[in-house]
Formats: sequence, C-alpha cells, structure tokens
Amino acid sequence: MIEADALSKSYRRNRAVTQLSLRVEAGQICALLGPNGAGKTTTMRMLVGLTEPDAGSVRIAGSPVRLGAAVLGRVGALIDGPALVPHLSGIANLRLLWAASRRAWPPPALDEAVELAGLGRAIDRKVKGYSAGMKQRLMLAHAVMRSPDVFVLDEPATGLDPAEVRALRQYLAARSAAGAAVLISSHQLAEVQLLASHIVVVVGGRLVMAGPLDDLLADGDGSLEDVYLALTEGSEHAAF
Ligand SMILES: Nc1ncnc2c1ncn2[C@@H]1O[C@H](COP(=O)(O)OP(=O)(O)OP(=O)(O)O)[C@@H](O)[C@H]1O
Repeated sequence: MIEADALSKSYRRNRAVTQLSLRVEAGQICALLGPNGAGKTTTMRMLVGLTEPDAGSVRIAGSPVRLGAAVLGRVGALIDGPALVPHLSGIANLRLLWAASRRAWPPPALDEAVELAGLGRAIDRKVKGYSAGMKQRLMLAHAVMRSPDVFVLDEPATGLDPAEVRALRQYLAARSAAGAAVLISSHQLAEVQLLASHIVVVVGGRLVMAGPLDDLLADGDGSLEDVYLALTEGSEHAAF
C-alpha cells in the first residue's frame, strides 16, 4: 500500500534522508525507528506529499503521491499536526479541517474518532483551553475521522496517558486486521514491541534495518530495546 523508492532529501547541505526505500503492505503495522534527527519526520512528510523529495518516488495504493493527489483522501496523517484555531472548539476545528476535503459533514468515522480522542464534553470547548495532550488527541481524531485505510502517524502517542495509548494501540490493531496499512514513528520501544508487525530503522537518514519484528527479535533475548540500541549505537551524535 505504501511504497517509497530511493527517497532523498537535503536541507541546504544537510542530507536529512538518503536513498531510503520502504514498503508497508495492507495488514501491516510498521514502526519507523531511529534516533533524534534520523530523518523519520522528513520521510513521513515525503510519504504524504508535504515535502517534495529531491529524488525518489512514493506510491500509495499504486498511485503516485504529490500534494493534493486524490489518493491522499485515503490517508490518515498525523505529522506536526494540523494548525488548530485556538478560539474555536475542538469539534469546530475538526469541521474546519474537514471542509478542505470538500465532502459533506460529518466525516464517515467522526463518532469513532471523537471516542478515540476521549475528549468527552471538552470537544465543545475552545481549543485554547486544551492541554498539550488534549490537542494531540484532537489531531489524532482529525487523522482517523475520514476512516482511512492508510495511516502515517509521527509519534502519535506523545502526550497520551497509558489508557489512551492502549486505546490507540487497539484501534490501530483493529484497523490493520481489517486491511489497513499503518506506518508509525515512535521512541517508545516497549509500546512498539506490543504494536508493530514490522520494523524499519533509520540512522543518519539511511536505512539500517527493515523486516518483520519477529525475525528481528529471533536472534536476541527478545528485547526490541537491546536490538535497537545495538543497531543505532554511537549514532546519536552522527545525525547532527
Ligand atoms: N525544515 C527543515 N529545515 C532544515 N533542516 C531540517 C528541516 N527538517 C528537518 N531538518 C533536519 O533534517 C534532519 C532530519 O530531521 P527529522 O525531523 O526528519 O528527524 P526525526 O528522525 O524525525 O527526528 P526526531 O526523532 O527528533 O523527531 C535533521 O538533521 C534536521 O535538523
């Protein structure tokens, strides 16, 4: 469903991503892992047309991706978050963001999205009174309310409490079981180990490992943290 081929992106002379290819098939939950500055967000932005690659290509469900491409209507993306309007309520913000799709309100999975966001009656309160976690949950609702079958989520669990993290994990597991392709970035390796079927590790903008989680864990003592730290050891500062 998600196919990225040889993506490269530089910011001035800083090579953020170099020749990166990855695949996420229907039914897979793929975790994109790497140290700070490894190029995860840049990669995800290229996958959904927010950043144009210098080289390489992206296809989703077989269609080339560029900003405004129709296929992006199938994608639930959480990257940097949409700009929220502080003086509008949570639900009014969702309505405003949905208006960009030029489809009739409400979106197909609005109820599910609002429930996942767990904002309760706060959905009708102004966003300027929201905590960081509440804003994150509203942005999550924005990503899922269109009932996407492709997910590109950059650190979606940031600011969520344990119950919300579990609800998100269960939601994504159910969606992937129903045939969705999910790509998620995270630094929470214990959570990733519970959620992901596949792992992609990037360091300094380059792919260092990709494959099924079970294969990755088979050689060690079963800890994703140990495997990940061995793969990325000494690289933390190389990315800066
Ligand atoms: N808009 C930008 N302008 C200039 N440099 C950028 C920009 N966005 C990212 N970079 C640089 O590109 C590299 C990759 O950054 P990116 O945000 O993709 O990494 P990341 O893996 O998502 O990091 P983190 O785990 O901290 O979120 C870094 O060196 C970063 O400083």
